[in-house]
Amino acid sequence: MSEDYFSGKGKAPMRPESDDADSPSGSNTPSTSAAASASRPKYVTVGNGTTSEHAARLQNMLDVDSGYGGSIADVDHPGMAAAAAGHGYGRPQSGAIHQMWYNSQRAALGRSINKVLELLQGLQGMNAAWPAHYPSVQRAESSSPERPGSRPGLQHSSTMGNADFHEAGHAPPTLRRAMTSAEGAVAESSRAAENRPAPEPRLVTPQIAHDFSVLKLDLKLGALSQAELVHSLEKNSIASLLDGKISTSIKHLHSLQERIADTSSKVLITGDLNAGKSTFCNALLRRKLLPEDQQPCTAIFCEVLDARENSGVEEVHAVHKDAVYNRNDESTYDVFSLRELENIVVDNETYTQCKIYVKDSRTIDESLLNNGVVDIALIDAPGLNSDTTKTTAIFARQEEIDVVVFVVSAANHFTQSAKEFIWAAAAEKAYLFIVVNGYDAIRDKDRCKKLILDQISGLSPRTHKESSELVHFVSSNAVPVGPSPPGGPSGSGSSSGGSGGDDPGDDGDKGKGKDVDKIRDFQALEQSLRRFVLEKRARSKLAPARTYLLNILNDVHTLATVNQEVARSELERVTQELKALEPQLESSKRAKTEVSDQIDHNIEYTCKDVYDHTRSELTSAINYAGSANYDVPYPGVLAAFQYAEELKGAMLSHIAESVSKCEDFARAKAVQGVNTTKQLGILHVGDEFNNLTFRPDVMFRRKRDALAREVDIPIELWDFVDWSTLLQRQEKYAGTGMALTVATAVVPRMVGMSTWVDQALTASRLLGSSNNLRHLILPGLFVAVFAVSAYVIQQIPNSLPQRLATKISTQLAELDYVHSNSSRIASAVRRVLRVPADNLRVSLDQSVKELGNRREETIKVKGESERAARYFSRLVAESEHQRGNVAAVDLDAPPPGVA
Ligand SMILES: Nc1nc2c(ncn2[C@@H]2O[C@H](COP(=O)(O)OP(=O)(O)OP(=O)(O)O)[C@@H](O)[C@H]2O)c(=O)[nH]1
Repeated sequence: MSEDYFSGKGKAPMRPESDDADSPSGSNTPSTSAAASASRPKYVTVGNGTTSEHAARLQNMLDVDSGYGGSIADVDHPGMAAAAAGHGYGRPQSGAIHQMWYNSQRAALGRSINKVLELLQGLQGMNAAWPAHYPSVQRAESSSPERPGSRPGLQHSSTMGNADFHEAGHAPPTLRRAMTSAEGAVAESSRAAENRPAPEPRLVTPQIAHDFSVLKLDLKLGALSQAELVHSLEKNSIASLLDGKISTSIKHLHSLQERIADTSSKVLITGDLNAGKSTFCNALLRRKLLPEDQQPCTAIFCEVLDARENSGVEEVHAVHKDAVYNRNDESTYDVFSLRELENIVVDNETYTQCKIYVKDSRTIDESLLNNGVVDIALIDAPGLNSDTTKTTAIFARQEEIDVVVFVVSAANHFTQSAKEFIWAAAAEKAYLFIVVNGYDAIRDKDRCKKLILDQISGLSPRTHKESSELVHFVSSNAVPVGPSPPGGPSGSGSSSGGSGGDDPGDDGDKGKGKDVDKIRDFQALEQSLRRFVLEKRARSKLAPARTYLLNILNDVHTLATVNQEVARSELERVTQELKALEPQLESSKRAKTEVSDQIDHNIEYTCKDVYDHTRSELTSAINYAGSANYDVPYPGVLAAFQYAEELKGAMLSHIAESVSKCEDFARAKAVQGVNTTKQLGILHVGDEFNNLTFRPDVMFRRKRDALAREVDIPIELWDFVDWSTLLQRQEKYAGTGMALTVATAVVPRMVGMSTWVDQALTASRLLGSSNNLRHLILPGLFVAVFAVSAYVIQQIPNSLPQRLATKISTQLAELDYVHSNSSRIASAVRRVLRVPADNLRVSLDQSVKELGNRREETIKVKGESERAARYFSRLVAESEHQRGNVAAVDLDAPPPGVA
């Protein structure tokens, strides 16, 4: 490497502080010494296309600074400021200042990432316990009509300047949480149900939908709009969608963490076939490392790294196809020496990429790889053709590629492949660094420059805007390079092209002068590239993290603000609900006891009434069965049995009729009792008791009832004899001369048949008093029996009803007819009354239970709402604070003390 070529570079002598102070910052014209001005090009800031304060600063740095080599340890801002001010540290090197500035910004963002991770993890936990409300508002038109009992509208206020919930000229919409309240089959009176706020359609305002960037729910189902979908989703679905979004965000923050922690920067050098990419790379390294050839030769991606990253050993690691390179895992690559590089790079199908570790002989001031600030890797890509364009474009899109350097041949301009690549890359990288190589071979340089710049303006307008910094017309082969590795690509040891190839008019001293120009142009390119890589590294590495943090914090803040309000409003609502619920529960419990007592009393009273009534009715019916007139004609002694049967039938029917009447009475009582219970039900439980239907006509219709009513008592011969009357009469005349009585009385009196006993006694007295008549005893007795029989038969119509009534009464008493029917009828009434009573009791019980559950649930919701309100108000404050911290990381601002 010839010193001549670098006479204007290298470490600048330390200059007194006053030099710096004299430099007007903010001026469009860099303050430089005349010599420096002569040897260096004017720089403009990449970003606005005009010379600016920043450009002046850069120019100043280049003038007073030796480059990027820094030995100052990483310190915080105050130290940096002190260093910059020269207090005790001497004049700081701007590269080091940039590095310190970068590190402090990186540390600030790193802290914010950690904090945001914490916030998101907390939010995820809270979202699981208290499904977060996804910001939504009621439709303006549906929130305007006042509804008594409806929840008051919430004012959404954003301290972050988000006018999310305020639309000019509109009242703030009412916010409601999606289905957070405990709803469901709660027992509540119809009035309570009326008081419940009816669900209203709600919308995510376009403003909120727009403001949400990271946590925006990606809902694309059918024809429903995002807002409609959010409202159609159940709260837990929204919560789980949100949970998924938070998880994705956490993952992304981890990758950002890794990215900002990565101190390496990768520069991808790509371009058309044979554009001179390898030559350009070698020129940057000042070493003939990569094979250069007239014909396309680079077939794989060659990443050139500082040998320090490989324990200072220079070698090539050819990475196996489909393997993920790991320097510590030799199974992922094959090791070659540098001189074998050409074999690997040219026409190789075994590998797709290789890592080339080289010692950079240049000083840290000059070297791109070993710049003392950041580990830069150069990647020489295969030339673009229809096969490789896509692969290289994908490669260029990778996050780790910080800078894309596009090498275009000055002679060939942009080919179709080149255009396609630039279009694809432009979508990812706003700026491209364009090297127009082989400029020495162009005769009409101005025309070439114009044509190429015109093409760039169409391909990458932003690059064109910054063309003085980003587009360089150079001749890479004019840069003297060091010797190639032994056995490696041929190199002159001084220059790959030496005099710049076939530059027309290149001869003698004139030619040397032109070479110097070419080298100077290349050095200008190098400086721009260093700036682009090193200074813009903050942007390329930190800007995505900063932007993402701002976005996620914005989302979290919006989410927290909305949920804080929802939680507060819910807390207020459940507190009110609880206030109303407590007395409701108490009265429900009271009502349950009172109603239960009342229905018990009703049942007992009604049943007793029915029993007593039945008992008295049946007793009297049975007792008076014998004395009633049944209109049964006595057909004579010959049909006495038939008469008895009819009479008995009439008596039993009369009794059965009484039973039926008692059943009717019981029916009426049952209806009355059921109605009483129904009224109580309607009063205490609700409309469901209106539907209670009771069919009294179905009562006592069972066969059992019929059997209980009917009894059959057989008629016997003795039923015709009234023994009691007979015996009374017999006793009355005992001890009298029977035979005589019989004798005197038999014939004459027998006809009259006054009383058969009289006659018989008269006959017996006669027999007894006269021996003569003693032989008449037997006929007398016969007569007496006959007389008795005649008497009995004569008395049938008179005595039979009584006899039968007595018999029936006795038999029914034996059957316990009165009691069994009374208790049967009363039991039937009890059964009937129990049905609605039990229903009512169950309903009241259920009502108490449900009110109790609702109270429990409300207490739970209250606790959750309290926690949520506390949590979200903390989150509002923390997200705002963090957002302030991130916003304060100004990646565009110059380091303190440099401006
Ligand atoms: N005149 C002139 N020739 C150059 C310049 N740069 C490179 N070349 C020549 O162009 C040819 C191709 O150069 P390489 O560096 O191999 O090109 P490449 O783009 O790496 O080729 P592939 O990677 O194979 O596509 C070589 O013969 C170089 O000597 C230059 O600036 N001027």
